[in-house]
Amino acid sequence: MSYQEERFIAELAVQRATLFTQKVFFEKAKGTVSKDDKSPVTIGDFGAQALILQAIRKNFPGDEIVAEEEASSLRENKELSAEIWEQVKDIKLQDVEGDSLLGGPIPSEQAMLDLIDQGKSAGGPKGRIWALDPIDGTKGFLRGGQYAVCLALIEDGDVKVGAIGCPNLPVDDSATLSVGIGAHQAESSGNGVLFSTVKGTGAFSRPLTNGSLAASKPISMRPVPDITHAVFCEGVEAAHSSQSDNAAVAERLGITNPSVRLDSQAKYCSIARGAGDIYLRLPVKKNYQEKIWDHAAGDLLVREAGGQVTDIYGHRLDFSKGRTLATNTGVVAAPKAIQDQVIDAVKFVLKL
Ligand SMILES: Nc1ncnc2c1ncn2[C@@H]1O[C@H](COP(=O)(O)OS(=O)(=O)O)[C@@H](OP(=O)(O)O)[C@H]1O
Ligand SMILES: [Mg+2]
Ligand SMILES: [Mg+2]
Ligand SMILES: [Mg+2]
Repeated sequence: MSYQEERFIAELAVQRATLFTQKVFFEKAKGTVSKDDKSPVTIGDFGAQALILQAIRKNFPGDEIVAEEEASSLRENKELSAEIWEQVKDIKLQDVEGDSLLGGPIPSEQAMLDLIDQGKSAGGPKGRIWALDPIDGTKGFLRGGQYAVCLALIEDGDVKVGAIGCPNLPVDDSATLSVGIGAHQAESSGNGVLFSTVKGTGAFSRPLTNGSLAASKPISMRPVPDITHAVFCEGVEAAHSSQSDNAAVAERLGITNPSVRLDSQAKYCSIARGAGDIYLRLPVKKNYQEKIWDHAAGDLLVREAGGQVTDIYGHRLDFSKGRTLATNTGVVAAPKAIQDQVIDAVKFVLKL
């Protein structure tokens, strides 16, 4: 199976959702509410989920969907629901054909809420399951840093297709290294990249547009002849990965370059395009289970760009265990040729 239709719909749906998240970013009120686990969710997350689930339901009605958000809190918070609808109802690609392929526009506020609730699949080892993170790095989104709209198709536990939209990443591959956090990012021109991949065909990027898809180009990880010159990417939030352990691993490898801190799967995208080499996500809490929507698309993108993605023990990420990576701890991604060396350093630092 070539998955070309799945890839095209995923790319187009992610591109349309980024039009929405960018619009919300420039609104003063982003409707931020705190979820049960105290993490934030915004108008941007809910609306992007509705738009993408509409596209999946229209094109692949028999598939299952595992998505991060759900609408129960919105059904009680009528004001927020109305605000989201106000922003969602006019979103369309400047390309009538593309937009109707995605099933747009969403017909009503009720239909929007029902779409948001279509992502409750338990996941698992069998069948076709889409994994959606409508905004990955919501905290980055709120502070004007990096965030990503991430969609992947998993079939029988194996990631087959990935599409990641990064509205605040520079189009220029080499410029990524200089992007940190900062509200100016979202406003600078020359930003907005759509990454995509199908298993066995390589990794690609193209500029995000507001209409049909731009031309794509292949991307790959850069060779690392001397590991001491490698650059590693890590998260911004100290609660999500252990920056002190990450630093100890870098030191063990003789790396002196400062880390590049980015929110979201923009980290996977950056190393896949050769702007950075190693992604370390060393656990802060032993019992935290990573969510499949936080990793599925990035895992395939990096592997198709010439990398390897494992947990801290060197085991491949297992997307067949349900909504979480229940059998994995942490993430280590690097070019294939140096992955073992990085894992050895991780095991040394974490005393595994
Ligand atoms: N304790 C803990 N450990 C690891 N990961 C956690 C934890 N808590 C939350 N999350 C998930 O982190 C997702 C954001 O990851 P990032 O890589 O953007 O984190 S960072 O802000 O850059 O540090 C974030 O995704 P979004 O909610 O989509 O933003 C969460 O799913
Ligand atoms: Mg979240
Ligand atoms: Mg996420
Ligand atoms: Mg999210």
